[in-house]
Amino acid sequence: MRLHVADHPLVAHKLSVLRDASTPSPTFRQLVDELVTLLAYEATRDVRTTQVQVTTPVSTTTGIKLADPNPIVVPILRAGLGMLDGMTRLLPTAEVGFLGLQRDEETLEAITYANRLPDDLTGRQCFLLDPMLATGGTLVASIDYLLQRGARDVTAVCLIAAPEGIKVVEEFVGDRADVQVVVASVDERLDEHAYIVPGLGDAGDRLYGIV
Ligand SMILES: O=P(O)(O)OC[C@H]1O[C@H](OP(=O)(O)OP(=O)(O)O)[C@H](O)[C@@H]1O
Ligand SMILES: O=c1cc[nH]c(=O)[nH]1
Ligand SMILES: [Mg+2]
Repeated sequence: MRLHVADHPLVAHKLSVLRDASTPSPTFRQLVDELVTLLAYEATRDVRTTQVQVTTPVSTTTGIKLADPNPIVVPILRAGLGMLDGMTRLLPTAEVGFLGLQRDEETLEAITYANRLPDDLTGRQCFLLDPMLATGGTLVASIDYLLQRGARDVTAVCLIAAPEGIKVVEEFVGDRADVQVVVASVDERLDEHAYIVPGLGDAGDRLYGIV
């Protein structure tokens, strides 16, 4: 598994405002949208392309376009939904699948309540979206759904990750697939309730306000 931490002052600035407990939901949504666009730039560095001939007003030249089949973007509901528009703004021709998982706050097990993915993901580049990688249970389950359908090229775009969760994902992936995790920050640790410290609290609640 490859880990890429986006090292950019604009990312760090926006993330600092996002972390602030006094940042209201509308600003929080806007910042998540802006951050994912910045992270998407890094996350799509290896997106597959093919050559095309382009006729400019002056001459012809060789350009590139996204290779077929186009990538699939999969937000992990709820909180990942806040990252979808920012991602598809950069990848407008991507297809979109959906996974709904909720972490049981007692057992910390990720429970799946929605799964709308193509049956066959062989050869597809897949982008998973979820702002928080805490224990790693949710991301492992989500990567597993993609691998079961034949995907071998998976990039997870997260805002904040805990070192504990990164290790869990790394151990799960091993050498079964090419998995990349792109994050804005790797924080210090998990607290006794498996919340990321310093983190930003519950991303879903801060985006949508419904507990
Ligand atoms: O790494 P983990 O320990 O599995 O935790 C991370 C998950 O927790 C949050 O979702 P949550 O379960 O709160 O659902 P929500 O998006 O509906 O709020 C977050 O968006 C991740 O999906
Ligand atoms: O810190 C955390 C951990 C899990 N889920 C969140 O939304 N935040
Ligand atoms: Mg939540």
